[in-house]
Formats: sequence, structure tokens, C-alpha cells
Amino acid sequence: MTARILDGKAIAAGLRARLAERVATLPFSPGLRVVRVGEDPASGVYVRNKDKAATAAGFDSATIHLPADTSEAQLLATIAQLNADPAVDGILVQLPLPPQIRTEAAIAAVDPAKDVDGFHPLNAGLLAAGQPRLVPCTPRGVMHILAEAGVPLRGARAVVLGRSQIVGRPMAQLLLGADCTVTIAHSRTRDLPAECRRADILVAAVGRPEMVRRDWIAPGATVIDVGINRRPDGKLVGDVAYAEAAEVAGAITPVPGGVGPMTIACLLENTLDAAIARRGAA
Ligand SMILES: NC(=O)C1=CN([C@@H]2O[C@H](COP(=O)(O)OP(=O)(O)OC[C@H]3O[C@@H](n4cnc5c(N)ncnc54)[C@H](OP(=O)(O)O)[C@@H]3O)[C@@H](O)[C@H]2O)C=CC1
Ligand SMILES: Nc1nc(=O)c2c([nH]1)NC[C@@H]1CN(c3ccc(C(=O)N[C@@H](CCC(=O)O)C(=O)O)cc3)C=[N+]21
Repeated sequence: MTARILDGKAIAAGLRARLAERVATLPFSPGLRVVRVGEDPASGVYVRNKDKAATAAGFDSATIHLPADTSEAQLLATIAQLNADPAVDGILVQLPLPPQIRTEAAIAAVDPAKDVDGFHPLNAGLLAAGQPRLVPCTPRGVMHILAEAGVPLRGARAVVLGRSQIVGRPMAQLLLGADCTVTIAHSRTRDLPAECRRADILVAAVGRPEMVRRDWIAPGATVIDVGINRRPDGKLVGDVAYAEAAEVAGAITPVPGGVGPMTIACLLENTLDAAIARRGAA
């Protein structure tokens, strides 16, 4: 079998176009502010892509770039200003942060109504309680891909590889909310390949280049590769060994061009949602 390729880049372009149409009907431009601290090289690319996509879709987008030696208090003061600014609907604090700043403190400082990353404990808790409000962008993007691909979710066995706050956990919650039977696997899981082989839907979010091999995948399964890893030769690869996985899977997302572009499109979707919820416009 050769897997169907789930083209996240195309799905993201469609979503961005629909969002742009909605934004064009609003009497205001939804405001997005990305806060970047220091010079993490990977963040530079992501932040530029976010800014470009947001502006193209009619959002009022800007990046606030603080120096690498910014103190936690200084970052919290910047976040407080954005919380208080009525023109700002969405705030994203780019991760990772430099070591002198506690990530949890930065996340908790963002007004939950403007938390377009969905990382604030209130939003994470609401999702876990089955009352999702602002949902993390990457898992939201994965749900869009599954919907567009027509993958049946009710009663399906889903295995999520990874349990991070930003991908694995919220991913598992969304799949559970869609009536999947969900297993969360991680670095202490016994016999990872056997767990993965049970999956109708396998979501890999571990950050280990090409860890998921052909024999981890049930024939016909849907494989979603969240991983973005730069190999020593400079090539970008996922957490799944793509070529061999595509020989057994029913459908698979590529890297690049799979989940990554969806993350950015969903950031805009969350910003529009937050703007409408805050401002009461339709
Ligand atoms: N496409 C996109 O838009 C995005 C992509 N990413 C990518 O997704 C990947 C995961 O990111 P993130 O969730 O932030 O990563 P984290 O490092 O925060 O979490 C990784 C998770 O994978 C688990 N894990 C690590 N190694 C193994 C292993 N050998 N066997 C089993 N489980 C393992 C860890 O387990 P434990 O908890 O036990 O330590 C942890 O739960 C990365 O490649 C990242 O670049 C991230 C965000 C957005
Ligand atoms: N507060 C916060 N929120 C995030 O959502 C967040 C973050 N911090 N820190 C870093 C990770 C990673 N991330 C990606 C976004 C877009 C692509 C993306 O567009 N990828 C393209 C291109 C990749 C490339 O060419 O480099 C693709 O996969 O096709 C990837 C990864 C968001 N993250």
C-alpha cells in the first residue's frame, strides 16, 4: 500500500483564506502580538512566518523582540502592558525562553482571554474538563487535518506519542473529546512499538528524528507526524521514518508541509476567536 499524503500546507492555505474572508467583514483588525526573547535561531523563522501569515490575512500583527538578558520581571511587565491594551486580542510568548525566565510564570501572566497559544492553566484545565476555550494551535491543526481527510474518529484507537503541555496532552484531550479511545505513550512506556501498532490514528510528537519505523504502524493507519527535527546534514525530518512508513500507512502527513503550517493557521484562528469573544463582534 502507498499512503495518501495529507497536505497540511494546502489545508492551511484554505483555512487562512477562510479566516481572511471573515476578518475582512469585521469593523476592526484582530490584534496579535508575538513576544520573542533572545535569539533562539529556530524561533526566528517561526516568528517571521507567523507575522507574514497574520498580516496577509488582515490581522494587525507585530513582534516584540526583547534582548536575551531580559529579566523575568521585565517580560512580565511587557505581558501586563499587552494584557491592558484593548487593541490586542492575542498574545503569544515564543518558547523556549532564556534560562533566567520561568516558562510557567510567563505563561500564567498572559490574560487567559488573550492566550492564543492555549497554554495558560485555565485554558488547559477547561480543555481537560471537556469545555475547551482557547486550544493549543498544533493539536487544533491536527484535528483540522483529520477532519479534512475524512478520518473516522468515533471509537477509533488513537495513540499519542508524547505528553508535553504544548502538543501531546492537549492532543490527547481533543481526540478524547472526539470519542477516540486514547492511549498516551511517553519515554517510560513499555514496548512503544506494540502500543503504536494498535493505533488507527498515530500522532507522533516526541522530537526524536525518524523514531517511528515501518513495523510500528498498523497497515492502513493514519499517521500524523508533528515532529520537526533538523538532521546534522541540515535536512528537516519528522519523528516518523517517512518513506518506509508511507508504505504501510493509509494516510500520512509529510515534514515539512504537514502539521507545521497548520500550527500557524490555527494561531490566526485562535486570534480571531479571541477577538470575537472579547469584543462581542460576530
Ligand atoms: N509542527 C509543529 O507545529 C510543532 C512541532 N513541534 C515538534 O514536535 C516535537 C515534540 O515537541 P514537544 O511536545 O514540544 O516536545 P517535548 O520535548 O516537550 O516532549 C516530548 C515528549 O516525547 C516523549 N519522548 C521523548 N523521547 C522519547 C522516547 N525515546 N520514547 C518515547 N517518548 C519519548 C517525552 O516523554 P517524557 O514526558 O516521558 O519525557 C515527552 O512527553 C518536536 O520535534 C518539536 O519540534 C512542536 C511544536 C509545534
Ligand atoms: N509559544 C509558542 N507557540 C508555538 O506554537 C511554538 C513555540 N512557542 N515555539 C516553537 C514551536 C514550533 N512551532 C512551529 C510553527 C510553525 C512551523 C512551520 O511552519 N513549519 C513548516 C516549515 C518548517 C521550516 O521550513 O523550518 C513546515 O513544517 O512545513 C513549525 C513549528 C511553533 N511553536
